[in-house]
Amino acid sequence: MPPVIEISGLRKTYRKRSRKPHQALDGLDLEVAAGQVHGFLGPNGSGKTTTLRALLGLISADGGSMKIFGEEAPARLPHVISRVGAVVESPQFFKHFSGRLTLQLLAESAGLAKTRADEVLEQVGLRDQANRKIKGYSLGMRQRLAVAQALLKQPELLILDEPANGLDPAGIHHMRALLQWLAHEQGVTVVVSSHLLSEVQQLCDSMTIVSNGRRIVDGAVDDIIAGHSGSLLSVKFADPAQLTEAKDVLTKAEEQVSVTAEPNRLVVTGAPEAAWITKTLADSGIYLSELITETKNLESVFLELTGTAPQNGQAVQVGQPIQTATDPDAAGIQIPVAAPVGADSAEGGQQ
Ligand SMILES: Nc1ncnc2c1ncn2[C@@H]1O[C@H](COP(=O)(O)OP(=O)(O)OP(=O)(O)O)[C@@H](O)[C@H]1O
Repeated sequence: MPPVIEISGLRKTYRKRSRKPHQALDGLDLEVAAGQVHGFLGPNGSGKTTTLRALLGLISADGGSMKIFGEEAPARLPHVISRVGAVVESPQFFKHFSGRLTLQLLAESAGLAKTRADEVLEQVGLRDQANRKIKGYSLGMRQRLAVAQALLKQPELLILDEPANGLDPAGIHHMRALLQWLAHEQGVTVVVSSHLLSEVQQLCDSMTIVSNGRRIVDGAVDDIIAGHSGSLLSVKFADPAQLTEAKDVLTKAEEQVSVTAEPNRLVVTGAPEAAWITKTLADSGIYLSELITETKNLESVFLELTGTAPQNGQAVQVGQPIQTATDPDAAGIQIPVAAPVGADSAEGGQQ
């Protein structure tokens, strides 16, 4: 089955008379397969909303190609838009109408049965608030109403920009269950952009991570995390004075290995295996006191891949140019691993 969304080489530069042109998308690629929840992740200002707006014909792109259900966008959008539900920009509702009346009017204007309004209100958990005026809705309730609006026409593709925005923990749980049910039981393809990495890890089947208007990585969530795990080893010594010598030994022994010295440990990436470290150091008469493989979560993988982990205590600034691990221009540049990692003694801890 062809991908539901295919974006290739998308470019967009915002131009304003008073300001320098700003390149928001720099050849971005995105592919989303049918029937799954796909996460669209990236740091602030990395181009997620711009991509979704361009895909939906809300802004024009400068270059690249986009397809939805195999149809060129934006040229063929009128032929497929009835199959797409989206919440990309905060929808404006008439505040003096109730949620139910709003959805009933929208259903009617789209030629749908009025009863659809109650079905979607139930689905997003707003049944008991349906008769309240929208001006009394909280941010999370408005977010649910927006999703309800997107669900009215039973879309085959649902695109949501930050769906968890404003939701309380129960609301996030509810939204996750709803989106997974739509994808896995109803065959709807769901695309969500989000900053909540733990949420994406729980919610999504696959994801695309973007940075500076370009795709950095895509694939199944589990594969991406697994593909970037396991090679990070924390090495400690009874005498911290040995750190410098041990770092030298490891760096010289194997070109691929990257070693970062922290005050009380070495962080090693790219080692062939944990036992290699033990042996290499022992061969030089250095004995370690602790060797731990640290598994990464999505947050640490994200920070590493997008280069947005704070380094030396300094926050990376929004829009600051970074060179990513997969940047072809960044050959030889190691992204320092300063990401929070969940320590886990997968290799057995002390050796
Ligand atoms: N209308 C606009 N005019 C000028 N620049 C814009 C406009 N909209 C977005 N940008 C810029 O384009 C870049 C990408 O913005 P975009 O909103 O697509 O990022 P994002 O990944 O959705 O960010 P966030 O996660 O913060 O919502 C940012 O640098 C932003 O400042």
